[in-house]
Amino acid sequence: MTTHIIDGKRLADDLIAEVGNEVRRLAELGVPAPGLAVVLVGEDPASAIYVRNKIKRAQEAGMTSIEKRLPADCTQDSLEAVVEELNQRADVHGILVQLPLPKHLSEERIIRLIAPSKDVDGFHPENVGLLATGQATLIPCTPLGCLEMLQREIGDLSGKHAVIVGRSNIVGKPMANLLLQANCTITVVHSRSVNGKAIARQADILVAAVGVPELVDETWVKPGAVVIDVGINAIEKAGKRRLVGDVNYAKVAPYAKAITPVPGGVGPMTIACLMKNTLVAAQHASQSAR
Ligand SMILES: Nc1nc2c(c(=O)[nH]1)N[C@@H](CN(C=O)c1ccc(C(=O)N[C@@H](CCC(=O)O)C(=O)O)cc1)CN2
Ligand SMILES: [Mg+2]
Repeated sequence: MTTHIIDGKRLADDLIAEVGNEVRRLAELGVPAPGLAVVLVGEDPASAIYVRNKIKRAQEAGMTSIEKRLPADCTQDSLEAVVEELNQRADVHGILVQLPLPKHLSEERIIRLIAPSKDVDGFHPENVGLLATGQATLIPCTPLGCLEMLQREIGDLSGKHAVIVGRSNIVGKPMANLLLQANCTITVVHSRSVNGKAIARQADILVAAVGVPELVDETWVKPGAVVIDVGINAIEKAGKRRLVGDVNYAKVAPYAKAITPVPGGVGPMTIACLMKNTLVAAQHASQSAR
């Protein structure tokens, strides 16, 4: 079987170019550039890289961007004040607070505070509810990127059995809702599932999002399945740091019809979908201002 390696980096570049074209078209009609605000608390090196990439990609798409940094020991009140200020700003259409936050801060309260119309991560309970009822506009970026890749790879997803390994609020749950809307049959496998591996082996589409390095090997995969690897895990092998997914790529790739690599798969699409959501939020704001 020849396996198609899904090139998330190239797809992300294409999507950002499409968003950029739309931003320019709107500018010609007098619509202000979409503005993205990214809030980073603390010094986590990985988070700092993701934030830098988000700002860079926003600029590439012709958007304006604001970065707000707070120290790791900031108070809940000071972080909430920053979000409240961004909620009020007319030039900010999208707000995201980079996760995870330091332990002493409540992610839940911060997410609830972001205006739902500016919640470009799609994490606010209002947006979660809209997604669950098929009315969403701002959809969590990682599952949205996965859906985009699956639709390009397979076309119509109707009737496919999708198994999602992992039930996080950021990926597993919204992924299940999105694929349900695409008319898939959904099974979510998690740490308490009985014989998750046998269930996964029935999947036409297998999405791995558990955060366990290389958990999924070839014994989890039906030959010919499309495998989407959401995991990004830093491990040490032979004294060297490297990134691996939740899928053992070398073992699974020979059996898959198509597979996303790590790095260069889902990650870049997450950031591209953030740009798409920021454009959507700005378009909505300009429509409601008319
Ligand atoms: N507020 C949010 N916080 C977090 C999210 C999110 O969507 N919103 N997701 C992750 C982190 N994340 C984006 O924020 C993210 C992670 C990784 C990548 C990525 O492109 N990774 C590269 C590899 C990068 C490397 O070399 O270290 C890849 O997969 O090719 C993009 C976005 C948690 N927090
Ligand atoms: Mg906390």
